[in-house]
Amino acid sequence: MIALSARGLYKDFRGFRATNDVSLDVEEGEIHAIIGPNGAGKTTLFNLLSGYLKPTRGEVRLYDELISHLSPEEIVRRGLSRSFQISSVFSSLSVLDNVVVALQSRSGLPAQFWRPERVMRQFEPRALELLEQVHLTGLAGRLAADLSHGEKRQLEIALSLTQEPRVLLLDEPTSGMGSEGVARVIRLVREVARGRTVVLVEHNMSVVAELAHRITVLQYGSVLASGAYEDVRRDPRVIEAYLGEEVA
Ligand SMILES: Nc1ncnc2c1ncn2[C@@H]1O[C@H](COP(=O)(O)OP(=O)(O)OP(=O)(O)O)[C@@H](O)[C@H]1O
Repeated sequence: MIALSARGLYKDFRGFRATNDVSLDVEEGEIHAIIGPNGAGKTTLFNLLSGYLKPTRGEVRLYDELISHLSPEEIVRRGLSRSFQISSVFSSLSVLDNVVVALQSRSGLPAQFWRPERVMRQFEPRALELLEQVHLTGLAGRLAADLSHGEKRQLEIALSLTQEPRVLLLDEPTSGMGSEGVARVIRLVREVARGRTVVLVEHNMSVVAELAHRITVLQYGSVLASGAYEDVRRDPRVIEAYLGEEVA
């Protein structure tokens, strides 16, 4: 079953074509990596898939339902959630309260920080479950500002999971991390991918090699190659354009 698909996507910015006839199928349950050199159009494609940009032409479907005309919030409600390269964490709140606030805003109750404690506390058990999933239980009481970079990424994944997504988009989940953090995120992505479809933009090729079932390589806004990691990494056009000796 195809969880997420794009057909003939184009995005033009004042005459500059950042996305050029991109078609893509992501199967349910797979981890799909989108890679490509700087400026290849990865972020633009992510924005198109998650509704933050509207395509100039083409369409995006989530489980066969057309979503490319919907707002990001409506797309989230249909089961596609996305983490950002730029942190969406509230630094002045504790780790636990970040997740509580995210659960509260998903519940449809208006986001009010002066909401009575007892209303907020009803979200705590679920928040603690999510923190356990991302291995942050021990840091629940810590101020988010005091988390390490890697821990913040773990918290961001927990925030995305509050939406109970069927499809999760992760924007460079290992960016700026040391090898220990990278190994932790690889494990975590594998765990959250159980029973879920994951699409990630990732620069670190060893992360892609470890995680991705299939990859799509972008170049100048177009799909250069797409398929199983093992096949794509041997594609001479891909080696020439991007991968080089790193994985060849
Ligand atoms: N809002 C915009 N207006 C004009 N040009 C844009 C806009 N957004 C992106 N671009 C251009 O589109 C191209 C693709 O950018 P994009 O950020 O999608 O690439 P990327 O593959 O994510 O790059 P990186 O790996 O550096 O993050 C770039 O040339 C960029 O300058």
